[in-house]
Amino acid sequence: MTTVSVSHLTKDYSLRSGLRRTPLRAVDDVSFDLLPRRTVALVGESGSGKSTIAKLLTRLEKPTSGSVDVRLDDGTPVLGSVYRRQVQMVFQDPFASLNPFHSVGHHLARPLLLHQRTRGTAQTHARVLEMLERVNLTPADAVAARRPHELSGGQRQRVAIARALAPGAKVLVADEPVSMLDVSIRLGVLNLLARLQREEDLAVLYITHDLATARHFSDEVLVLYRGRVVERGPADAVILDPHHDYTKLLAQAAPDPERLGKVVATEAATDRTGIDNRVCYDHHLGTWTGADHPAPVPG
Ligand SMILES: Nc1ncnc2c1ncn2[C@@H]1O[C@H](COP(=O)(O)OP(=O)(O)OP(=O)(O)O)[C@@H](O)[C@H]1O
Repeated sequence: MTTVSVSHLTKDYSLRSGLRRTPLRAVDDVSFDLLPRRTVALVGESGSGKSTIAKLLTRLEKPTSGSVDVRLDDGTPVLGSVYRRQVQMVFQDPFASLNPFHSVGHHLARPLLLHQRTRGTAQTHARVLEMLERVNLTPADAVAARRPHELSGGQRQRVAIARALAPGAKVLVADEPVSMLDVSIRLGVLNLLARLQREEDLAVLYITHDLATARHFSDEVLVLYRGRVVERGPADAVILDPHHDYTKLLAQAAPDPERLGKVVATEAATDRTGIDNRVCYDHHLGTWTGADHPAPVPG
């Protein structure tokens, strides 16, 4: 299993205005740990530094100071290509993150081959179908042949999740993974992430504006304000009994957490049966496919 220690992470950018350059501290002395099967939620308003932390974790950016230390159970540091394989990101925009010219199958086969998870066409194709079934995109062979624009937003995000897992991810950085999806399908995608987390022992960083889902899908919440963590603790404590004025403001602006909590709990209970809680009728495939829309009400 894999653990991440983020220690005193700081990132400065330099903003150009005319001939002058103004320094901007986007992330300021942030520390936290990500553990297998645990989720840390990073909440904060736009510009508070959430995505910069995601980029630092996935090595898309280098820190100005501080460190991101990833290790296996026995203390071996995770470096180089193993780091790139194990630390994966799910992006906010499922429309922009998939290449419209390539099939769904290609999107999944590429990381499998690149990270040498499979060998040869037959084994790769079989694994692609298996990955699609795991994210409830069935019939998998028909989905694999499609291009991203032939899928709904929720289905595309499922492909993006499967693609992140394909190389053998152990740490998932989910940057607003459902904020661009229709409200009615968000819980299905979050429940899918929660199930995959249990099955794969994933450590998850869940970046969101949404306090209700942060509460129900995470163990610890970090509240970020202008790059600094201003409040942190167990999810229930931070969101139901906030101490910092900024967290209180965020909580006041959020929809009623008790009401949303009940909705989430119902969805999660259904998910525990092992059958995904949502299905939809796919007119292209001519069949019911998983977990994007509310199940039809009988009668
Ligand atoms: N490459 C960059 N160059 C300069 N400034 C940047 C760069 N990336 C981010 N910033 C600045 O750093 C600050 C933090 O941005 P960041 O994208 O991390 O915030 P965020 O909390 O993720 O916001 P959002 O929720 O809108 O995505 C912002 O002021 C942003 O303008």
